[in-house]
Amino acid sequence: MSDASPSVNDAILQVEHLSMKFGGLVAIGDLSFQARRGEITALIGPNGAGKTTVFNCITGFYKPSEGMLTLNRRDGSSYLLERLPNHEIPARAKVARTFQNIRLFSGMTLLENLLVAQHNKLMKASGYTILGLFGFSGYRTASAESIDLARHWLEKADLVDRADDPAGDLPYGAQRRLEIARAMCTGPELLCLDEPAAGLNPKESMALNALLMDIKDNTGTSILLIEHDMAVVMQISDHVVVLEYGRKISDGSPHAVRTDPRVIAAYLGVEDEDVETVLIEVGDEDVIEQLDTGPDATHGPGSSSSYFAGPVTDTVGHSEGERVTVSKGASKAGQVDARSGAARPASPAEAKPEKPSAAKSSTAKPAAKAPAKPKTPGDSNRGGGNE
Ligand SMILES: Nc1ncnc2c1ncn2[C@@H]1O[C@H](COP(=O)(O)OP(=O)(O)OP(=O)(O)O)[C@@H](O)[C@H]1O
Repeated sequence: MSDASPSVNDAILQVEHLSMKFGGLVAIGDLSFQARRGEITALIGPNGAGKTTVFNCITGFYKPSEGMLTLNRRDGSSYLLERLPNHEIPARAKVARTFQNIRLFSGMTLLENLLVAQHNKLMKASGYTILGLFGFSGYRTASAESIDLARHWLEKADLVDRADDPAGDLPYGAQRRLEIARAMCTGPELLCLDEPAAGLNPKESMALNALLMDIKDNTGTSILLIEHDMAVVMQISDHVVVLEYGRKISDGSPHAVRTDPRVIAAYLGVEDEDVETVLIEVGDEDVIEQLDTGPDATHGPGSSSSYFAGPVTDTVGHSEGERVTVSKGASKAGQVDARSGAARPASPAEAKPEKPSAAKSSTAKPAAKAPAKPKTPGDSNRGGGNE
């Protein structure tokens, strides 16, 4: 893994100046980042930061208000995802995704779920005719290959013993792995996983990590991951991009991001002026060292820094008297109007409408601007959420 900026050829996905507006609400504002080929890139940030919206733009559920999303395939072809019809994104650009809420065919067996995922390939082999289903040798070959591929991914996901059980009978963690296996049956070059570890116990999280590392090491499929479970993010990611209020606030290696005061402030949900106090409470040596030495310039935000309250600047350091300060330029929620004393939202994310409670996991995840809790982003933090 290298911290150097990837060249265009290294990037399987280039997100350039992406903006997504819902009426007056700017869910994503001028976001740029790259996901490198063959790596696991994590997209993290507090609730409402815009992570799922980025996924929805990449996978065609939303058409971006502005920006370019370029998918560079291994064969040298490139696709502008924002211009492709939805159904062509998996078929031509080879992008697959999973959702925050499990979307298996719960009444179908595990094997059937994986065969359904290969429906397009099978229909093509049939020549799209009923006669083709019975007559074409090509169909029989494709059918046998589909079963082999399904079996392969059931083994990889450690689910082959339950191949004939209904998917709905599986434990939660196994259903998550089955979803990933199903996505892999489509032969993706980019696999987008929306909170795959949400609601998993530690043993299930370890099995998930093993599956994702296996995919990374042995298939050449690149992974883009939204995850609130920092144990998963820190263990398996090569590269982490942090969003807050739809803007990139940090971008770099897991270690660089974990010790970035802007990220800590965003996750702790504190105002800039309170960061010093909370970091001292945290007592994390890495963080304190980072504050002592100043930020790593190679990991600062790019041109996509927060704009809601001005640019986030690299002004973390000691002032006279050994006070540790963080720039007041950082984007923060709930700023108080000095004149009226009334709280006002600092960003559109604060206007996030309530989402259906059924879509929320029962496990807590870091709420943007929640009361300060002394935890670094490197600590495990259970996810759940919406889509
Ligand atoms: N279809 C929509 N219509 C209106 N607003 C939306 C829509 N989709 C997302 N938003 C808003 O965009 C912002 C970003 O939401 P998004 O779900 O992308 O955040 P997130 O980082 O994925 O959050 P979480 O971690 O809670 O899943 C929120 O304010 C959300 O309410």
